[in-house]
Amino acid sequence: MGHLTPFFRLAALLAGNNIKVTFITPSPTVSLAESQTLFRFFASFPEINQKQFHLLPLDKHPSNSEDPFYYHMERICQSSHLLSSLLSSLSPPLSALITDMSLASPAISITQALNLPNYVFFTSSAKMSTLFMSFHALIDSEATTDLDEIEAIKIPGLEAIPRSWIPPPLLQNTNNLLKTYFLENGKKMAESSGILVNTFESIEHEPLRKLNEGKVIEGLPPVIAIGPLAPCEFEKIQPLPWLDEQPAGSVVYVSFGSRTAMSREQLKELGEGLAISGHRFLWMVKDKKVDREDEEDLGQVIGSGLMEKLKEKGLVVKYWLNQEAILSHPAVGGFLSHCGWNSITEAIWNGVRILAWPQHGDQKINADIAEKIGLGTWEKSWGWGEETAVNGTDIAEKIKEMMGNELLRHQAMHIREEARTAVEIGGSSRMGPMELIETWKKT
Ligand SMILES: O=c1ccn([C@@H]2O[C@H](COP(=O)(O)OP(=O)(O)O[C@H]3O[C@H](CO)[C@@H](O)[C@H](O)[C@H]3O)[C@@H](O)[C@H]2O)c(=O)[nH]1
Repeated sequence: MGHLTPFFRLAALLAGNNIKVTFITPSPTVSLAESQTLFRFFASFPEINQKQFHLLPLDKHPSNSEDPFYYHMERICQSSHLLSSLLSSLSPPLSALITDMSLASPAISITQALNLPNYVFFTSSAKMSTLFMSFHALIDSEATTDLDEIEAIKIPGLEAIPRSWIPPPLLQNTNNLLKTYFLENGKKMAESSGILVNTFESIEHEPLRKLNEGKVIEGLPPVIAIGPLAPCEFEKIQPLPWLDEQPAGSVVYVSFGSRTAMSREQLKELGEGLAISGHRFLWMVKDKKVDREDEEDLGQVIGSGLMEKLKEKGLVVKYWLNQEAILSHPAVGGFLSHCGWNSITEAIWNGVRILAWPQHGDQKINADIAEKIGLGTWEKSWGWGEETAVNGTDIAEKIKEMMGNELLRHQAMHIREEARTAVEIGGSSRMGPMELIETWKKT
């Protein structure tokens, strides 16, 4: 969902500007959230053409990853040669393809053969994209023989990224799926026609500037800020009777995105923390990475005693809620978040302050941005999810600090205004997409 959501928002933006959009979705999907959201998306945008990309089966579990989302990514990459005939069969013929960054390498090779412009959409921060696009050079350099020795990664012109913020699989000396994809796709980005990023100038001025000055990697195509992409109307629909009864700004929303499941031990500590904090809260519990496998009820997952305690001040759910409907609700005053990039841009869009608790991947780099721009606080000693179990009392303390921090609340509202200005007519994130649209219309 972290990739699908920004893609359908971009598709909606293009369709709204009289571009004929075909949206290619891999079939089958991994999660129920994906298939249900796609259904609602196509129902809301009948003018957008849906094409299913039927994936080939994989004989056996071929990678060293147990993660169903990585397994799926592998299946998509191994089926990617079939994209060529799918793209050629579309009518009217395509003017351009926009590809997810995790498919940059195979997709760019295909579109080069078809002589078709290929733009890559990077769904995380511009800062993360600097690591993505320069990591292969670091690995190739003769100076880097042992990744255990790396203390920080220095990207030209930018502040160094400390070792502890780098996704741990990238620092393993042995190969793994994330590292292989990171290297292959990151390297291929330079051959794309342009790189679109769901960010905006006032929060990521420096990485955007360095990327476009050729300081990070020479010979990159234009890197175009297009965010924050506005949520679609169908995302705002969600009956929230409990939330409607809470005072303005009083509720802490707790969610770790669409693919992060915490250990049972950590879930219990988090529950205790919420209870001790004394604040109202809306907690979206995830017990399994993939929602289809999330079968046990809340009593089994966090215990009926704790559930009873939590009912006093909060609402705990274990099903998909439209995050946009929650973050835009006046009762929500803070967000305990894993810092998936969409969660950050959605918090910005709605002016909601953040308590950052990065779990994996790009999330520490994103948490740093949230902290630096004054949107949130980040307790770095909590480490990655699963690294150490953070205890409930500490969680409660940090929630109280965030909810009591008026400066953060004001800053979040200020960043919200900047974000909305960026995507208005004449705004810094409006010009790039409009120029592209004009180019495509001419061809
Ligand atoms: O109950 C839920 C949970 C999530 N969401 C939405 O799902 C998306 C989740 O995206 P994100 O916040 O970015 O988190 P992940 O699902 O974890 O996203 C993956 O993709 C992101 C973009 O590349 C990365 O930044 C993350 O680290 C990676 O885990 C957002 O649009 C949320 O609004 C809901 O609507 N309801």
